[in-house]
Amino acid sequence: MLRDRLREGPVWALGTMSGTSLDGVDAAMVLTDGEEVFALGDTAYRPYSEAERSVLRAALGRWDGLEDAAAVVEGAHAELLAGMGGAELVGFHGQTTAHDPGGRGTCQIGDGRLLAHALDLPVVWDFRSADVALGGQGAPLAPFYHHALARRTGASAPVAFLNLGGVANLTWCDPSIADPAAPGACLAFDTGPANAPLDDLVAARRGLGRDEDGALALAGRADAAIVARAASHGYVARIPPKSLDRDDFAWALDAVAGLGDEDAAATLVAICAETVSAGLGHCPHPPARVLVCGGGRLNPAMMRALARRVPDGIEIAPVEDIGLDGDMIEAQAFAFLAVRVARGLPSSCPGTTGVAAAVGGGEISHPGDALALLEDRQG
Ligand SMILES: Nc1ncnc2c1ncn2[C@@H]1O[C@H](COP(=O)(O)OP(=O)(O)OP(=O)(O)O)[C@@H](O)[C@H]1O
Ligand SMILES: CC(=O)N[C@H]1[C@@H]2OC[C@@H](O2)[C@@H](O)[C@@H]1O[C@H](C)C(=O)O
Repeated sequence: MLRDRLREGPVWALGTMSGTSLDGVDAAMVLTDGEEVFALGDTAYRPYSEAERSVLRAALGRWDGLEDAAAVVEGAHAELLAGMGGAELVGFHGQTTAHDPGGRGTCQIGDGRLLAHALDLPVVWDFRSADVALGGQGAPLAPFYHHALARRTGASAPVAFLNLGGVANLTWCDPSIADPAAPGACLAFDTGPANAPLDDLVAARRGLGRDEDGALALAGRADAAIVARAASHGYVARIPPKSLDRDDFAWALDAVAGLGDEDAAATLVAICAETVSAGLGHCPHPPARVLVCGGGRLNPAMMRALARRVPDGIEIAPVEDIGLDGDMIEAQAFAFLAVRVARGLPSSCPGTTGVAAAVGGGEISHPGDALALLEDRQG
């Protein structure tokens, strides 16, 4: 029984993330008891094919009629995870198609019951709904894992983690407080856009998936008036907790429509850096160092813009500087959170999502649970 195994000590959990960039599925193994990270294990990645990506792209912003997109997500995860042995539990984030915590809720597609059946393992999924139902933002959820990583490195002073995915999210955490859900241990929120508008710009203008190594942005000059407009957007000044949907800053794309490709890219990069810098102002104390994960850390234009725009005395460094794999932090986070949920520990708290009290979100499905669903689907 999983419950008995979890009582005995740490287990190997397999976490997955299919992020807002729609590039593919990340998977990573973590040996953990949901409180401490004992070891980091194998990782794997499966890109979505062009055809799959266009199905997922069409699903963005939608709350229903998502069967085809869900099948793409379920199929890609089953294929990737089937090749990874040794896990006792899976944390399955799924793919966010729409996020409106103050309104319609939050929507992640991919059915964990089917994955439990395909892998013959218990699967924790639907991590965000319970938090939203209790008045939280449902995001970001990686902060408790960031806190565990900060403790693992032996840090005693506050540490900041910045994820530059489609959207940017910042975690400030105090590793001297053992319980991540305790008051003062974690403050986290989405700062603004990261790669999503830039990816959309180069897709529309150049037919490319991304601004490889920031080549376009490095050749351009940011439009100061547009950057200032983004920095004065109501979201940026709003006191956290707060979270964004992938396309909440899509208006920035319209704002750069009159600029050449290079200047438009440089402007979108500067908007990311400026809104992160403003976000740092919401932290209880300025951190000495911001550890960056997510694909944006591989874009030198973004890293330089950040280094230039954050307040003096704050160093910007990739998480590789402390021996971590910046592509896998989110997948590892959902392995860690799966164990927390299975142990009945919270996965979010007022400081991370604004939920009224610490809550453990997530449904646990076991291999047999899919039988009724499969019979239903077969008609
Ligand atoms: N070499 C590179 N040069 C420029 N940009 C890059 C490079 N490598 C990755 N990226 C950017 O990183 C993005 C992918 O980042 P990541 O996988 O962290 O996002 P995600 O997990 O899908 O998003 P989120 O964290 O918002 O859910 C790509 O879409 C691209 O914009
Ligand atoms: C609703 C949703 O899926 N949000 C994502 C998205 O991508 C980055 C940022 O916005 C963050 O809030 C979150 O993902 C990470 C994994 C999180 O929950 O920590």
